[in-house]
Amino acid sequence: MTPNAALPNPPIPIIDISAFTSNVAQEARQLTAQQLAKLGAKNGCVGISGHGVSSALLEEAFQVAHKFFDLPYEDKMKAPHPDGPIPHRGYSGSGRERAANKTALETNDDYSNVADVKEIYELGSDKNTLQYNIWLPEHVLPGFRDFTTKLFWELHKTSQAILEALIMSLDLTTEEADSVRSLNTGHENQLRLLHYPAVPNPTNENSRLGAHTDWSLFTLLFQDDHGGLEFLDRQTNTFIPASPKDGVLYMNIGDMFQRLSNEFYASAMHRVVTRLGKTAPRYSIPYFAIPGPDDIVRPQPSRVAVDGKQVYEPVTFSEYSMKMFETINVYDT
Ligand SMILES: O=C(O)CCC(=O)C(=O)O
Ligand SMILES: [Fe+2]
Repeated sequence: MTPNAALPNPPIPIIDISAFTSNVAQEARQLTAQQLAKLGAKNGCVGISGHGVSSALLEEAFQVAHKFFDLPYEDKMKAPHPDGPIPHRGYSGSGRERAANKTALETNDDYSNVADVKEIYELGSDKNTLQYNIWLPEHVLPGFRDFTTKLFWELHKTSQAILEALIMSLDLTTEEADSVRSLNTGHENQLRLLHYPAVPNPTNENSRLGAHTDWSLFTLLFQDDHGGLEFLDRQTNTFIPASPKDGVLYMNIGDMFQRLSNEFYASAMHRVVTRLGKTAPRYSIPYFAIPGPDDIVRPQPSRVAVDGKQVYEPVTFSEYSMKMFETINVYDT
């Protein structure tokens, strides 16, 4: 893509959402929600502090991810991601996904055709029978299932707080707010452990994960301190780094929330790169808030009234994802 060099690159804004993770007066929440709309809508991404996920839990999460990916390949393959798109659970090795195939249809990003070099373990709610979990036998990594399940439900709480802030920022009616809330039951959500192996000889910029948008309502992203995650600034048409910062998670809007907000929030284009000289492995932990397969995601009427036009037709998450599988032949949120 052609960068617009005349415009300066603003850093990714950081918003303290403690008003939504603690009991405070409504006015404090309103201020936070207004900030979120003002700073987060255009690019669909913000850093979030005051999110309430303890540093001890996150430290343990990264330790557990290291332990999992350090297992011999044959052990990891005791919980293999199946070949098809459903269930989107279990372990996949490097080069299996090409997130940027999707982007290739939307932009001419340089990384469009690069296979992603990463390994992934994905899990969700044990109550989800369609997207059922694929666990390792307990003796292979004792405690893994219990810990990741606990982490999954902790992050659901965080996603509920963030969704409240998003709902308030859109100024929805009570009925609309309830319908949007009902899209985040937690049982459809997905937790990913991601490991990007060291790159032996990075030449200049190497892709670790091609530019893409997520299909989710929104995504929470925790990362170690190696960096490389970047979001597209739509005004300057350049990618800006989402630098690791203590106590900060990055939240990006996904395609589903872009649709229901009638494009008030943009689905954030993002990628992971490695820079010259940075060869270290990288670990990250995304958590995707996802509607149920038959939930109808529609632009909220009060937004449509403000905008004077409805940008999208209603769609179910399964219709949307099936269309994506057919066009781009990848399975990714
Ligand atoms: O690893 C990261 O920082 C980003 C991961 C991501 O964008 C994804 O899994 O969709
Ligand atoms: Fe993503």
